[in-house]
Amino acid sequence: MTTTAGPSTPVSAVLAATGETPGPRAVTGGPGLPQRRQLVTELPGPRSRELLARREAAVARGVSITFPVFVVAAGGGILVDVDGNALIDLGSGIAVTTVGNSAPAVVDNVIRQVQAFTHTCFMITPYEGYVAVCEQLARLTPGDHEKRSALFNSGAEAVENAVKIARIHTGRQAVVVFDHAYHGRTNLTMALTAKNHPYKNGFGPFAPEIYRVPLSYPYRDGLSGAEAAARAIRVIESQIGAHNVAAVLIEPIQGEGGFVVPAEGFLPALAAWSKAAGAVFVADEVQTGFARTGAMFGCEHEGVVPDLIATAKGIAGGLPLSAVTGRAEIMDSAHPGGLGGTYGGNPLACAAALGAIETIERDGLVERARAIGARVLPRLRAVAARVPALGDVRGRGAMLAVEIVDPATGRPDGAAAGAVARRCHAEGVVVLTCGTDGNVLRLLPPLAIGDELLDDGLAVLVTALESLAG
Ligand SMILES: Cc1ncc(COP(=O)(O)O)c(CNCCCC(=O)O)c1O
Repeated sequence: MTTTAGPSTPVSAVLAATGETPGPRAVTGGPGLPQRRQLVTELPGPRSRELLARREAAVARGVSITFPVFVVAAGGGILVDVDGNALIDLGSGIAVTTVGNSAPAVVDNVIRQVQAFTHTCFMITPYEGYVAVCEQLARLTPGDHEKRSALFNSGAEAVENAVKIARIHTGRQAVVVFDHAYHGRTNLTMALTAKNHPYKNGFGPFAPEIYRVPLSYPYRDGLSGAEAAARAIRVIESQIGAHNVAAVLIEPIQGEGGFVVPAEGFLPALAAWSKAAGAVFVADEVQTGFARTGAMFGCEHEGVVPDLIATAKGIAGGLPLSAVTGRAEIMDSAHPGGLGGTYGGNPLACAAALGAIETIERDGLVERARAIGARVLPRLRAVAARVPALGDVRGRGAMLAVEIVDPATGRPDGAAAGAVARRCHAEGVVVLTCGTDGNVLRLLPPLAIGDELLDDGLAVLVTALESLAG
């Protein structure tokens, strides 16, 4: 039976039609999935194309798609689509499934929790899982000071609340952010985010008292960390006034802005300046957190202890969870009832997070991220040595990037980066781009990926990069 789904089609008929449409039976995800890239149809295949047509008729076009295949199962480093294609995942759903899709400890915890209860709202009748996650965050985040956490749902929500807490703690309003920053898609986080299109264009007016200063971008500015920090601090002190700054908000490695690793010394200098100025130093570790960079948190690479840290993505193995964790005296500046939200720290997401944290530590995924970096970076640098369009290779751990430029001018070449990504997609390898100019290819493999599959995906990427050699 086939059903042309439409607005009036009952969900049961749609589900029945989907189940009966010829195609792979539902397969179980997780690490038991065969870890082998295998294409059995063109991409997208027939069932994905059917679903794309339904998407056109039901989903707002503002929600875009990067790789138009519909997934039915995932695990390790593999995504399986509705047509039976097995793809290599070098994106982890944008740095989320760090422990691997459907990681066993995550699945087991969520099954137990969902069978017990799905939601009570922690602000109404609390539950242990929320407290347990906050205890883990206190243990795992940088610094041995007394900490408190508050849990939310998305990275943007965590960043929004970090700003709220910094403002009420300091009694100040100004928030300092950086060139190329990305912090979310809500009104305040759009104001904090640098890139106009597609994130901000036409969605204003934006929240006030947000000030942008230059970032350390070694490939483009050639400055030392100290020089770049001095430049940023000059702008803060001359254009904002130190005494007006509530928070300095920065990603330890910029994510959507281009996987920019600041020059050594930049972050520590800004943290020291914030302390001296009485401003709250906020690390947005939504993309760098939870083992991604080869440390549990990105700040650790330079020994920076943030006053507040925003986390999300890798925290819960794919379930929506975010957090603000920080110095108790700062976090408790917010009055009772000042923080919260209906779903913040949902019990399923908390159960998932405890499973993800258990997996990270049990499986040594911090070391695995370092090993992935050590395996991939030399190969990317070797390609860059022979392909002039590869302007820069950078990253830490399993957060790696290649910046693509026009060899003749050195200018960012977003079109070339997009072409490389599409060549990888056509071969069944999920590779993402980023950067203010869209010219940065980024690698975010699940840390559960095996070396053989990683090497296969890397070989496809290298071939695509070499196509830029002309
Ligand atoms: C550092 C940093 N802070 C905050 C956020 C926002 O996290 P949310 O969970 O997407 O709200 C991100 C989310 N990055 C991926 C955005 C994808 C997209 O929307 O196109 C981030 O990387």
